[in-house]
Amino acid sequence: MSFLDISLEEKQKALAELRDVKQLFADRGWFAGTSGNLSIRVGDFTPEQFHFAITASGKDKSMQTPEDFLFVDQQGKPAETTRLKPSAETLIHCEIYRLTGCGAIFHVHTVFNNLISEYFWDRKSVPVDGVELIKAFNIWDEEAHIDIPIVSNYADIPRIVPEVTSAFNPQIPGIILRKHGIYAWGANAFEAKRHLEAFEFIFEYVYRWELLKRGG
Ligand SMILES: CSCCC(=O)C(=O)COP(=O)(O)O
Ligand SMILES: [Zn+2]
Repeated sequence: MSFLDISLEEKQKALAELRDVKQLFADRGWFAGTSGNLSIRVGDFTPEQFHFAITASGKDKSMQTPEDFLFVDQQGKPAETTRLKPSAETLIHCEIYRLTGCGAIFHVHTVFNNLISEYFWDRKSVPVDGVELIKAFNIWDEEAHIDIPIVSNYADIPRIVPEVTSAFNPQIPGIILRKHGIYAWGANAFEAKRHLEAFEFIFEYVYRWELLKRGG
């Protein structure tokens, strides 16, 4: 499906959803210093061809302007004529869509996701035991154990892509970049938001539990 075949209505719906999520996360302080990026996929999906709307690079994401988003293709190239630059991390979105066929991907930098990524860097994953919010990932086992993958944070984004490919676990809808932030995804914006919120809750819980175990 070419970008032109995707209805205007679907494109506008994606942009409206991105605007709402961006405002909500901004109000939570989740876009410190222009960090973070958000995307929603539109149109049909094959791993070889897809399109998505993504935040423009370097913007103050706590502000709403007419130039906050643009549409790109599966290679991260603008799908329309625009002077906007897609997020510097667009290739990570491309790879997550390619691997999952998901509908939305949200990336935020928080103090807890940064701290926890460094604390567990040696094991390349954050272990989580029996926290109720694991159910937000549709994992319903009692006292479930999960490992949330952590990958390197290279300055050269294309170098991160194969790490995402290797670390990807279809059961866990998120990947942490070391001392950088979390990428969470879902079938749609509602699910990606639920997953992101669950990850952030879990990171704070694990961080505080580690402190408590040390008598802190
Ligand atoms: C200022 S934070 C460094 C870049 C980053 O990690 C990020 O999430 C925002 O980059 P973008 O190009 O999407 O604005
Ligand atoms: Zn980032």
